[in-house]
Amino acid sequence: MSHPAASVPAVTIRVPAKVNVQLAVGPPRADGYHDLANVFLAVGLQDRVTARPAPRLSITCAGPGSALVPLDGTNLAARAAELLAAHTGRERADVHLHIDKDIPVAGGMAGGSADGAAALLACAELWGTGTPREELLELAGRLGSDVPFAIVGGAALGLGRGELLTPLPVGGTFHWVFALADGGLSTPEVYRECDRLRGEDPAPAPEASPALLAALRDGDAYALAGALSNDLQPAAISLRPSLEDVLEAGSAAGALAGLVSGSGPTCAFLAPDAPTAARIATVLEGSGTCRAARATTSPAPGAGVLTISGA
Ligand SMILES: C[C@](O)(CO)[C@H](O)COP(=O)(O)OP(=O)(O)OC[C@H]1O[C@@H](n2ccc(N)nc2=O)[C@H](O)[C@@H]1O
Ligand SMILES: Nc1ncnc2c1ncn2[C@@H]1O[C@H](COP(=O)(O)OP(=O)(O)OP(=O)(O)O)[C@@H](O)[C@H]1O
Repeated sequence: MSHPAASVPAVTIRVPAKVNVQLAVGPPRADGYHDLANVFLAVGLQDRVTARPAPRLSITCAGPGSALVPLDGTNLAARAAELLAAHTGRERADVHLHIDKDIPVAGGMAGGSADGAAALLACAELWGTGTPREELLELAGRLGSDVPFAIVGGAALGLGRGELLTPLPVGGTFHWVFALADGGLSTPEVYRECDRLRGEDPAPAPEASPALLAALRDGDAYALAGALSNDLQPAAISLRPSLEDVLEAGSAAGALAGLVSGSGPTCAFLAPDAPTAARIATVLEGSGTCRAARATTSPAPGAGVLTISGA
C-alpha cells in the first residue's frame, strides 16, 4: 500500500545565520555598493526552507518575525527560485516554498540571504537540475552580497561587495550570545549613514586583519575578542542609539567583547565558554535592553539537505 505522505516529494534545506567578526567598509563605489573586507562566521541559529511541487510559485512563512517577511516575488527565496528556473531553462518556477524562520528578520544576520541560498539548493534538488556548485555560488552572488556565504558556511573572507569568498580555517568552537532587537534596520540606510558620518574623510582600502585571522585559526576566543571590528557599528548606533545600552549590558554581564552584527540591530557577544554564554543570555534577557537573547556556537556548516522525502 502506498503511503500518501511519502508520495509528495519535498526537500528541506537548513541554512545558518552569520555574524561578521570583521566588517571593513571602503568608500562607496560607482555602482552604489562598497568594497569590503568581510570576515563571515556562520552561527548556530538557522532557518529551514522546504520546497514542494506546486502549480505556480508560492511562499509561506512561520516562526518569530514571520509577519514581517514578504510573501510575494520580492522574497529572496522566491527570487532564487525564479532565477534558477530561468537559468536552467525551466518554463516556470512551479514550486511552493515554506520558510521556518528562526533567524531574526532585518537583524543583520542575513536571514533573507539565508532563505535565498536555501531556496536555490532546495529547487536545484527538487528539479534535479544538476547545477554545479560554482554556478550556484555565482547565482547566489546575483541575489545578494551575503547569499554565497550562506551556502559556504564555516568562516570565509568576502571581498568585492562581500560575494567573492575564500574559506578560512577555524581552530575551535566559539561561544556567542545574540541580543535580538525589536524592529529591524535597513541595510542600505546603514551604509548611507556610514558614508554620512565619514563625511569628507577618505575611507582606507578595506583589508582583513591578520590578528583576527590568526585568532580564528587558533580558536582563541580571547584573541578574537580583541580583534572584532565592524565599520558599520557607529552608523547602526547613530540610527538606533539604544544599541549602546545593549552593548554595555552584555559587557557588564561578562562578555569578552561585543559588537553590532553586520548592519544591526542584533548585537553579538563573545563568551569564553558555554556556561558563561548561558549566563550572559539570562542577564541580557532580564536587562530590558533587548527583546530576547540567544546563546549559540560557531562555526556552523553552510546550507545543506536536512530531509528529502517521496518522489
Ligand atoms: C551588512 C552585510 O550584511 C555584511 O555582511 C552585507 O554587506 C549586506 O549584504 P546584503 O544584505 O546581501 O546586501 P545586498 O542585498 O547585496 O545590498 C543591499 C544594499 O546594501 C548596500 N551594500 C551592500 C553590500 C555592499 N558591499 N555595499 C553596500 O553598499 C547597498 O546599498 C545595497 O543596495
Ligand atoms: N526570506 C526573507 N526573510 C526575511 N526578510 C526578507 C526575506 N526576503 C526578503 N526579505 C526582506 O529583506 C529585508 C531584510 O531582511 P533580512 O532578514 O535579510 O535582513 P538582514 O539580516 O539585516 O540582512 P543582511 O544581514 O543580509 O543585511 C526584510 O525587511 C524583508 O523586507
